Amino acid sequence: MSKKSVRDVEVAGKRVFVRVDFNVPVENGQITDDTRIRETLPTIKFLVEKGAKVILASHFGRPKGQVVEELRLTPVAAKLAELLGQSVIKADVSVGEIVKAQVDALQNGDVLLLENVRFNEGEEKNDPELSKAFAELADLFVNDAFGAAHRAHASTEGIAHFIPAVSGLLMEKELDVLGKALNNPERPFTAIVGGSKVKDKIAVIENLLNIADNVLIGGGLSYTFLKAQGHEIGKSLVDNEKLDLALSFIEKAKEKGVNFLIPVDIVVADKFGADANTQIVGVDGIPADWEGIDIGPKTRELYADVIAKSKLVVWNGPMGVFEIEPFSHGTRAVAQACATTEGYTVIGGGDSAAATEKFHLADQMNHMSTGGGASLEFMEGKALPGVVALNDK
Ligand SMILES: Nc1ncnc2c1ncn2[C@@H]1O[C@H](COP(=O)(O)OP(=O)(O)O)[C@@H](O)[C@H]1O
Ligand SMILES: O=C(OP(=O)(O)O)[C@H](O)COP(=O)(O)O
Repeated sequence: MSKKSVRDVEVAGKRVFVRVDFNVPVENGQITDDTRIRETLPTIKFLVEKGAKVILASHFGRPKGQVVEELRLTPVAAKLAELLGQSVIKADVSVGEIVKAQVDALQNGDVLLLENVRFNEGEEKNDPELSKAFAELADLFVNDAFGAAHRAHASTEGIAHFIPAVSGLLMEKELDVLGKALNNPERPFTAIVGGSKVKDKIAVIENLLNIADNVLIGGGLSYTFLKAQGHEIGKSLVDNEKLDLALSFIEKAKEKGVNFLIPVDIVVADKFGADANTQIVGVDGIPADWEGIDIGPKTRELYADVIAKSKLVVWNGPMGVFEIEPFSHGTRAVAQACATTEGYTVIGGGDSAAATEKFHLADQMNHMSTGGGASLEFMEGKALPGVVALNDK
């Protein structure tokens, strides 16, 4: 059922509690990627222009209910003010009398950023008392934190039980794009799954077999499939508990007529580092004490060809250890193929997005999702609690 959005409600003069995902990467106090902040600007500007009193709330890192000085949102407030082109009032806490007074002082169009909501013990416990305290600050709840929509926390889910609750424009865009991609996909639809989180990704592959025409496997996931087929994989990453499941996916793909591709050649290394010795081998040639670290040139070509012919491509997880240059060619080839295909491309997952940025190809993709875990859970077909709690249209 579709959810009400911020466009469907009256916001002028209202106090609006907007949950955003400002969980951005920071090194030495500097924000190294401000994508998640930039992506919320349409919602914030929409509310400012309509004359709402905007109260922003976000988590930042995992402080586990304690105040952690390095996890204050102060650098985020400065970055937001710069990107928004207007001043942002920064609160030192996220609930209580001081915040109430700050909210009472807001004029229409003002923006207040609350402190990290995870400094409160009740946030991750979805404590109704905390949800109520957040709700008392506002007349309306807007959830724009797609990246945290898979979390049922006080500021993402609990608050929606106390005041009217609608989606923000980023949330709406993410759900629309991912929903269209998965519910009524343009065909051929190619799903590319790589990375190292074998357990997490296996569940996604199962759902993809029901909807995709081509499933391309790469990265650390590949070796569980190769081993399941009886190949020697040396010291490569593997999940020995998922071998039977992996084999059943290959069978299921055959039954369903899904073109399920596993690497046909591999870059192997004798150790994990830029100074490793490497070789390109076939799937039966992995030496016992070497590990698979990237897809090989034949696989790159094969995958690029499938991507070029696709109408829709959803990519989650790098093809190899792209952070180390000699092992980045597979991921680069897939990113390049996604950048040049005429099909619609959706990139989900922090590392695939980071790789795409690194290769300066991000602006050639159709949709870079702001959610890693959230987009995966969505692709698995799971309901996202932060969305379920919003008011239906
Ligand atoms: N063959 C491999 N062996 C070990 N690690 C790999 C391999 N291929 C890719 N990786 C690693 O997987 C990580 C990304 O995995 P993951 O978190 O599952 O992806 P994402 O964040 O895109 O969902 C990267 O750090 C990459 O170096
Ligand atoms: O960065 C996030 O996760 P992601 O890297 O899976 O997208 C989200 O902000 C959620 O954070 P959490 O996994 O600490 O709940």
